[in-house]
Amino acid sequence: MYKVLIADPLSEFGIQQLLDASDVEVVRQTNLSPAELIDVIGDYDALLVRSQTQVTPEVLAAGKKLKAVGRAGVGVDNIDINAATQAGIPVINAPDGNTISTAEHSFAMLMAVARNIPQAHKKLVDGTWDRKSFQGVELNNKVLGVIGMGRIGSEVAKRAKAFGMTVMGFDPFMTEERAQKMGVTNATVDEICRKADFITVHTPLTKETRHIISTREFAKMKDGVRLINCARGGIIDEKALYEAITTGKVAGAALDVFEEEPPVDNPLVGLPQVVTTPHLGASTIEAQENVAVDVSEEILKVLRDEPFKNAVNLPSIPAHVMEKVQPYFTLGEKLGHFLAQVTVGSISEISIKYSGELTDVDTSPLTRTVLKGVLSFRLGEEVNYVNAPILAKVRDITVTEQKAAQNKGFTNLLTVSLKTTQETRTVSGTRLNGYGARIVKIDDFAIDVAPEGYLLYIHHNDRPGVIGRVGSILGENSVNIATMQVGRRDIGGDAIMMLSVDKPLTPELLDTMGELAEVKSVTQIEL
Ligand SMILES: NC(=O)c1ccc[n+]([C@@H]2O[C@H](COP(=O)([O-])OP(=O)(O)OC[C@H]3O[C@@H](n4cnc5c(N)ncnc54)[C@H](O)[C@@H]3O)[C@@H](O)[C@H]2O)c1
Ligand SMILES: O=C(O)CC[C@@H](O)C(=O)O
Repeated sequence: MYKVLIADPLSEFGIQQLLDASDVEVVRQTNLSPAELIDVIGDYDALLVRSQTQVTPEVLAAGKKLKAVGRAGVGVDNIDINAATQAGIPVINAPDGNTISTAEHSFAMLMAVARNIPQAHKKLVDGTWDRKSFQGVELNNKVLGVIGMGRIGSEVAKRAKAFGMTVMGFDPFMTEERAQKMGVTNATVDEICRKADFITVHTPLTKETRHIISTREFAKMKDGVRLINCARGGIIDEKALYEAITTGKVAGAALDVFEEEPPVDNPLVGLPQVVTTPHLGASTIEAQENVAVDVSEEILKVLRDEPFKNAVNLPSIPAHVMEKVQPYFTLGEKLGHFLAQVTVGSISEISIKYSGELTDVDTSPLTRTVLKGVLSFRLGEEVNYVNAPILAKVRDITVTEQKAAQNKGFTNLLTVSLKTTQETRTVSGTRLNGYGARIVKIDDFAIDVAPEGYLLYIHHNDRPGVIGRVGSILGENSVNIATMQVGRRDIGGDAIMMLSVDKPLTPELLDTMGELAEVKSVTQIEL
């Protein structure tokens, strides 16, 4: 039974699949102090948060059983990603679920600052009918500069165009083709500063984006410009913004996010030209349901050891790549795990060769599965898709990938070799339509075995009677043989036997089998 701690309030509807899962116990404990969280986290397999709970290196270190941290939202600034990666804990976010809500909030803020809606509302509520102080500006024919043309920035741009605005966008990943398709001018921050009437930021907060709008940028802007930040506090330099507003350069700003949240003694809060909301971009029923559904679904996958896609500390896998490589995840991991069990000596190199239809896809996710398979044999549950490459690197294990069109008659073939201080062993596997994953070659021996359950790998001399003796000993010891495969190079030469059995053999029985005439070695493998 997996225990999941929900430490911030999440939508009940959104977490329903966790509540319904028969293998999951959900505990909701919100408003825990940092010390209380550290105290309880050791009992949990997964931690789910929104933006309030700080997931520090101390929390992660205390979470000895943690297999995942889930963030119901996009930004993961409240989670120490480095510490999570070092600990091999995937950090799962929900990048798509609140896009529309945040884009709509950004647009609502843009309109509010254009027409002074909150200020006018407040004055009327306070009893004054003031029609002079709140003259606004139209959006029609105005220029909007969007810095960060990702999910939210693009949605804001779309809405601005519907309002008759000209949109200039800056994003290091926006191609000219995409800009044209969206009807947006591809511009630099400098060009946006010089030409825009409104500027909205939609980047993450990084070293590069921190204070991307500061004194120098304000100086270049048109008089009367208005700024919107519904992304992260700190993208716009708050001190410089205050200065630019109070000197009259900037006509107004709309802020949903702040350098310190909640803002303490922040002079921007309360300035008559500034519209503020307390980080409400994603605060809609729909967004909260979406992000909780998305993150719950992914957390379940991590807990159940199924492939997952939204880990921020794993390279993201585009859907079209995922579709091609996902069917091979189990095969890759099993081939790695198989080799780790048959190989003697300490591993110095893991080589992976992709052939056939695997040559034309990004196979790096698959390489992670192979590494996980190899390393988990010795390192156990500490290894996962996130930390497998790091764990190989710190152990000075060289990992090489190769692609070869030649595929020995298989439509797809995955070949893994382990080089150790004592030997190099190789196994190849494929996925056969209708039969799933198969091991088709071990070293030089052609074979056909499903990589699952308990397997006995016997290396022997090809002599009459060996197979019978092996079968008899297993029978006498009540070990049922499910399948048996034999491979050899030449008649009377070196041969292998691969048996799948219904239960594991005791060490004594393995020794007895190893002592049989013509048997060179017996290795028990569990896949
Ligand atoms: N206010 C809220 O409640 C709320 C809700 C959701 C998201 N957010 C925040 O909004 C921001 C955008 O979220 P998103 O889902 O659109 O993310 P996204 O990853 O889809 O888009 C971010 C874009 O910023 C671009 N970018 C990165 N560095 C840049 C730079 N130096 N200059 C220009 N562009 C740069 C990236 O290329 C990317 O396209 C994030 O900071 C996120 O945390 C806030
Ligand atoms: O949980 C929230 O409301 C914050 C959401 C937002 O900042 C995000 O990054 O997804």
